[in-house]
Amino acid sequence: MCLTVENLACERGGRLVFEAVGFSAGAGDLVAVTGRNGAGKSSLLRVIAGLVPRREGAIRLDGGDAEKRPAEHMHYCGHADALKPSLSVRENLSFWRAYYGDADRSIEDALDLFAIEHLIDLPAAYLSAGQKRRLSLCRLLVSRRPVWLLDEPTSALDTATQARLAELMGEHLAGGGLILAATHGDLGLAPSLALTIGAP
Ligand SMILES: Nc1ncnc2c1ncn2[C@@H]1O[C@H](COP(=O)(O)OP(=O)(O)OP(=O)(O)O)[C@@H](O)[C@H]1O
Repeated sequence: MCLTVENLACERGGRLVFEAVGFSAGAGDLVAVTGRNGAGKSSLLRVIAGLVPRREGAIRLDGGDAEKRPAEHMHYCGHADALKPSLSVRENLSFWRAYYGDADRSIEDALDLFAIEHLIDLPAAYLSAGQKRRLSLCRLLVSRRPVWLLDEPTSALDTATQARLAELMGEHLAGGGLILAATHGDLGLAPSLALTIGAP
């Protein structure tokens, strides 16, 4: 599998955010996307996920399932945890699994890996910020998608959970996955490619 981005430009609110962004990454690659606040890291991930239109440029995903659109090969975890507050932890994960398809780990196993299995019947609204983040990351585990687009994935996570996430990212890469992660800090894994958006 290979993700190729060529000469990408993005405009938001009528203003050019970035232009001439290009890179190529394959199975097993971790791309760390860095840049100052407002440089366009989140916008880049959202454009690749197909959530924001590009102004120009091309995005290609080769070697995937020909029956599926590129976005269907991707998990996008943004800043917002995208939880349904009135649904329980289990119901949130069941919803995501039904939506994203391609069941991978069980809901219980995913919760166990992020040490929130004891919260399974609690409404998501009652979770702490770090617990919400853990639940949001569980969706990566309950449906198998090869490309993970992660926006500041370690935010609100304690040190042990950051290490667990690094382990799970490592497993995903070792299994032929590809990860693009926007970050201001350390992901706990050495990136194969560092992509800086805007002036460093
Ligand atoms: N919906 C929108 N409408 C207008 N402008 C937007 C919109 N979303 C983002 N922007 C602008 O686009 C620019 C890039 O924002 P983006 O969130 O991609 O930056 P970032 O590099 O991820 O920043 P940070 O490090 O602070 O998270 C910012 O100037 C922001 O104000």
